[in-house]
Amino acid sequence: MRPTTLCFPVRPDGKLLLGRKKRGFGVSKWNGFGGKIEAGENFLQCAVRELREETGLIAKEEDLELVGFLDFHFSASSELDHIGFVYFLRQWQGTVQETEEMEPQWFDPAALPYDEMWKGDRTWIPMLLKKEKVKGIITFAEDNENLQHLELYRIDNV
Ligand SMILES: Nc1ncnc2c1[nH]c(=O)n2[C@H]1C[C@H](O)[C@@H](COP(=O)(O)OP(=O)(O)OP(=O)(O)O)O1
Repeated sequence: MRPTTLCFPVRPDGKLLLGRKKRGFGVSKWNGFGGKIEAGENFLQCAVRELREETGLIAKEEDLELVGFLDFHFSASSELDHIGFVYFLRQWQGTVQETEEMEPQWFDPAALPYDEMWKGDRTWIPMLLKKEKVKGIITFAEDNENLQHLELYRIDNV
């Protein structure tokens, strides 16, 4: 699978924008915004494009803060394996819109809907919320849902 980006817009009051995925792999999970890199794109361009497609928000590349680098493995479906560059975004233009792909909603960081998110998220997102940067390998079990193994490190720079 191609590399991916995952972006979390953060409001001045600390609330995070998540989107409930409306179709495809991971449908109905709350997630950051992102997806697979397209031919000829770099990661920042991918993050800006995916955010626009999924929320209507317009970001500048220089406003994307790289906070994580994660290697996602699916033990029974290696075609789903991907690396993900994770960004926080604190400034943008435009207003949030529901799109074909995502139903967006702002969440208090202390009350993220982890039960309806990817299973690794409840471990690495709190690290980011503590202003830590994170690198790691997240391995999903054969059901592509539960965790088989989690290896996460705090790092100074991604
Ligand atoms: N938090 C988390 N943990 C593990 N895996 C993921 C996440 N968030 C994610 O988005 N993902 C996975 C789910 C998918 O395998 C990829 C993202 O790809 P996708 O959303 O399908 O990418 P698009 O390029 O938007 O694809 P189309 O839907 O347009 O085909 O990461």
